[in-house]
Amino acid sequence: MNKLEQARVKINEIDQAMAELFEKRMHAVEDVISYKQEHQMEVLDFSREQQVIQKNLLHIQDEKLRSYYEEFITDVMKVSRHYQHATLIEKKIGYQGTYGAFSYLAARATFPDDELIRFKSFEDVCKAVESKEIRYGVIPLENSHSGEVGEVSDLLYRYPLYIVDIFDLQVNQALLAKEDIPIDQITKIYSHPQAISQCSKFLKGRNIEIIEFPNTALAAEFVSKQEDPTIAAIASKEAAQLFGLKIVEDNIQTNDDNTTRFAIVAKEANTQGNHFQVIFTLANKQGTLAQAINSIASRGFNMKSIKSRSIPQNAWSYYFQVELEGFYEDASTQAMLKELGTVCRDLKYIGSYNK
Ligand SMILES: O=C(O)C(=O)C[C@]1(C(=O)O)C=C[C@@H](O)C=C1
Repeated sequence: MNKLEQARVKINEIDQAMAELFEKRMHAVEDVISYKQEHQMEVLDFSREQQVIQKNLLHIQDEKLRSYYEEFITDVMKVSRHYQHATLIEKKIGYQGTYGAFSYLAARATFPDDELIRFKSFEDVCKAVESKEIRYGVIPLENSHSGEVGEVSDLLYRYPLYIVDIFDLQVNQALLAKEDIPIDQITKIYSHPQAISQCSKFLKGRNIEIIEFPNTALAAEFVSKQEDPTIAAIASKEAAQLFGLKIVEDNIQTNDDNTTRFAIVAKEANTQGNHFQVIFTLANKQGTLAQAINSIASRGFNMKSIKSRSIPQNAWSYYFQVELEGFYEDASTQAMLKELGTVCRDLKYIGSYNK
């Protein structure tokens, strides 16, 4: 063995030992992450990093290596911070609205152990996913009664995000009050206008004052903070638990099939699942939509839905959002999309999921 080979054998041994130590160090860092998350502490702790550097420099005996060691241990902690940030993002899920509202319930049901972060608007949720501030966003796609959430479709058109799963939340309304009193003793009911209209049959003929509130969870929270036991809120029964209220009457909605479908959106595409969606735009010429639909139908794809909406900031132009039955990665799907692409002006894949 020449000198180079001998040195490399030594380096190999040291690297192996360092790899084992690196793994051990990162596993210790995992405990730091969960502690910091629990106590809402920042990842960067500058004074701790200074301590680590100074304390370990004392172990360096070769004077000329001190500055290199400082650089090395600084980098180790930088990697540790990257790992901490990435792990924290993994556990961050965004939703729009209020704690306890239906979006919150959908996010909690899909990610029972993760940190839920509230955003003011659907767009803020999408921005946070795009900038990797959070891992997933949970946003409503459509409701079985009131139809699509147009703003969310527009965001899927505009943002480079993908639907990676869907979740159907059954919207059940309950009458909640501080005490389990008979309904005829209730004097006022607070709730969102949509929830009130969903319970019109239950409310009909009752001599109760109805007061509109920005959303059902806020109404439940408001009732929980008042002294009056005769006031009630219409909200989910889960809100009763979250705000310490009693369920006076459950399932008071007129229709039992009121479901909101939520999309779980991510920055990385998921291509697995028996359904997928695309968005396309067409040249404003005779027959282009028929051609597009024909490229889908002639290849035997079942179109589950097609929605047309005007393109944001582009007057009198429209995009089409289509849900198709099939597997995105199948050769037959790729061939169909290739043909569709030749007919469309733009064609964008927006995700797959199982249904
Ligand atoms: O001790 C901490 O607080 C850590 O987060 C660990 C660690 C490290 O890897 O040593 C990483 C980031 C901090 O800035 C300080 C130190």
